[in-house]
Amino acid sequence: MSGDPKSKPLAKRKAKSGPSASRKRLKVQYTSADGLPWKTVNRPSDTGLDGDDGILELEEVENVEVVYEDTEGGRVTRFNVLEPSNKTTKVTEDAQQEADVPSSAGTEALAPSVSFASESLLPNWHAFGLHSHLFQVLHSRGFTTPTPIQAKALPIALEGRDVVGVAETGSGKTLAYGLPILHHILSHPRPPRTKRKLQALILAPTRELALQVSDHLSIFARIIDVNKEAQDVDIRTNKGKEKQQEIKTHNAPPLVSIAAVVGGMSAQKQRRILDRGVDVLVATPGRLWDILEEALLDEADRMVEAGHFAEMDNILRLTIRKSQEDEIEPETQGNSLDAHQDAEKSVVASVDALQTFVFSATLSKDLQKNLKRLQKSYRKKHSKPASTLDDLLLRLDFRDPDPAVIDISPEGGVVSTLKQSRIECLSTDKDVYLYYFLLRYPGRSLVFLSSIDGIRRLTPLMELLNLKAFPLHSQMEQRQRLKNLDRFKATTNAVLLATDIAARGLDIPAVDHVVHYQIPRSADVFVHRNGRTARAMRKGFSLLMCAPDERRVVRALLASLGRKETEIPEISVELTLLDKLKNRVLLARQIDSQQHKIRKQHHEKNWLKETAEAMEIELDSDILSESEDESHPSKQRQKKNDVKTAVLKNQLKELMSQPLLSRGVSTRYITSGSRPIADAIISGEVHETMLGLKKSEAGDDLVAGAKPKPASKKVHEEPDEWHGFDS
Ligand SMILES: Nc1ncnc2c1ncn2[C@@H]1O[C@H](COP(=O)(O)OP(=O)(O)OP(=O)(O)O)[C@@H](O)[C@H]1O
Repeated sequence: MSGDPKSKPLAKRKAKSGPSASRKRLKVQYTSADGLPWKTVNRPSDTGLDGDDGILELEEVENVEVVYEDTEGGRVTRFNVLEPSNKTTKVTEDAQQEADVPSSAGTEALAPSVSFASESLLPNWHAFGLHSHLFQVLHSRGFTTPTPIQAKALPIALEGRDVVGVAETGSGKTLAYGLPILHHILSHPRPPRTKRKLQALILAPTRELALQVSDHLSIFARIIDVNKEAQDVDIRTNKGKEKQQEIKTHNAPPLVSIAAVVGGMSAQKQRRILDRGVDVLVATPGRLWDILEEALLDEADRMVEAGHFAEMDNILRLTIRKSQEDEIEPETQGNSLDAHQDAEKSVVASVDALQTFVFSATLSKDLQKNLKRLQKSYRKKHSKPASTLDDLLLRLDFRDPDPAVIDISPEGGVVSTLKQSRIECLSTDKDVYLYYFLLRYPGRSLVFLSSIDGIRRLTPLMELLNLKAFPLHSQMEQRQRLKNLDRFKATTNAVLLATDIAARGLDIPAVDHVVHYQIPRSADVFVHRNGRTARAMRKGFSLLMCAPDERRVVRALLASLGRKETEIPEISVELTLLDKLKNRVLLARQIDSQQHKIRKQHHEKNWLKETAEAMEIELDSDILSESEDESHPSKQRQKKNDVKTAVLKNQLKELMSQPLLSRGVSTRYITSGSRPIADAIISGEVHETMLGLKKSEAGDDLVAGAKPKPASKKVHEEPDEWHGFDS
């Protein structure tokens, strides 16, 4: 049973039956090869089969006997799965990894047999009574103490109750719901030799977040190599991150199989993984829906046959959609239902019991107080799909008569380690202010724009100004999106120009600054955008750029968070330097529009040729010669353009090579008698680009804002005092 290599099969299958097969005991009989317990095999790199050369999976199956039976309807093929002769036969690691048929003891057989001394090694976690494997991973990652939301949510979730958790950005919400899910699965080993059944569905609003959650939980799903583990990892630093990656996971199959189903990646491959059986599925609603819909239409029989019906029913009930709900990517959505947008929601499901978790950094207080009552009145009144997290909560069918609501979010959504600031400027000056900010405060800056066009315009501009800028928006290919995110993570001094697809949940190590180049469209988005910095009690900074026509919206937005615009201090700007930067930006803009013109001309010419070819039309010789004849004016025009661009580029180069001197500093002053500045340069106290200015952090240059009113007595639980991880 092997595929024909010439036809580039999607999967190659190889049955290992052999002469001894018939001596073994019959276990199950299948009528179709598709139902067999196929196992994925690693493609050996030395054969050149490890690329995506048309073969997506290589699979094999063992202990199968193929028998042919003559029936009234003709000859039929049956596949007998036989009991292996030696029950202790070691199943290969890779085969087991994706295996539908596990070793006889199910999940538990693969778990570390030794119990973990959590009382002495993880005293702060011990009382939660998590599965020993989870303790082991927490220890190996250096997660010595649960975060406040974890400490509050875990005991309730582990009791089997539904939890709605609200806590600040970057405070470890993923594990607050992830650990109970993993604990549940690890503690309920599936019966021997059964396929993994979907036990939890986690919905995330964007592809990047779904992949991040799946990666994060996968670390906890794999056996770790205790001998190679790196101890006491400090997750607050990049160094710690590197160390984390050093922690070796064992090559053994995962104890819990976690798969991500997101748009922009091979749907076929994702479907196959699902068919093979996973324990936890992390999905964006759009792709999940596509797969479900297709499964329902095309493979209804198979889904029922495979025993998926109950899960399907559960999923469908959870992903109720009236019309086409695509993946929630803020800049592309219309008024369609976006109820999942704010939440990471996970569900541990069995046929009768369904546990629901909803976690977010933002959730309306009204709802938290009166969830059940509001749900009732909502059901009576509403029939239309709703569009916020609040609506999602109202529509969810919590099985728990009294879901626990834990709110330890800070007042007004402001994380205590976040310094906020604003700049008031004309829309047309935003580029210059942004450039100033990025030069003045080097670091990792995430710049949010509301429009894709804005990103397309700014990216080349930033590049011309020698800044490392990476775009991220929903009209980019998924591969490129992930690549740019990785590049941004890997570069200490870089800019990510993103739409709100990067606003929620992304856990990028050490983002120094968040810049709202265009104002967010809601208070929630403002809180989530800010939450990409100042995570886990690290320092962070955010800058809101506000044009005169945006002020009204900003005021309303802040008012809904119980804050005033004037409470957010302005950042001081060296105006002399700003002027100098203006010239650079103007030149860069001219170059860009020049290049744009050339690109447009090329594009038009190519389009004409290609269209003519496709339509088998002979182009007029005049038109053809226009593009090919050296002496023709259009060629000359192009040459002229090229020259103009080159001149402008030279001018910009020249301008950029001149030092940026702040007021009162002259070149002579630096090079000749100026002891203090020369000393300061050597000692690194002076800003390396903007001479005459002291090196400072953005948070040091704030002009005092109005004092906020003393916070009113909080209606929700006060957070425990938290000083970040490992403090
Ligand atoms: N108990 C812990 N000790 C140390 N680090 C932890 C702990 N729990 C989580 N972390 C780490 O903290 C970081 C932030 O966690 P996570 O992404 O879950 O935050 P979040 O609350 O979901 O944020 P957001 O609201 O932005 O989605 C992650 O890098 C995670 O690995």
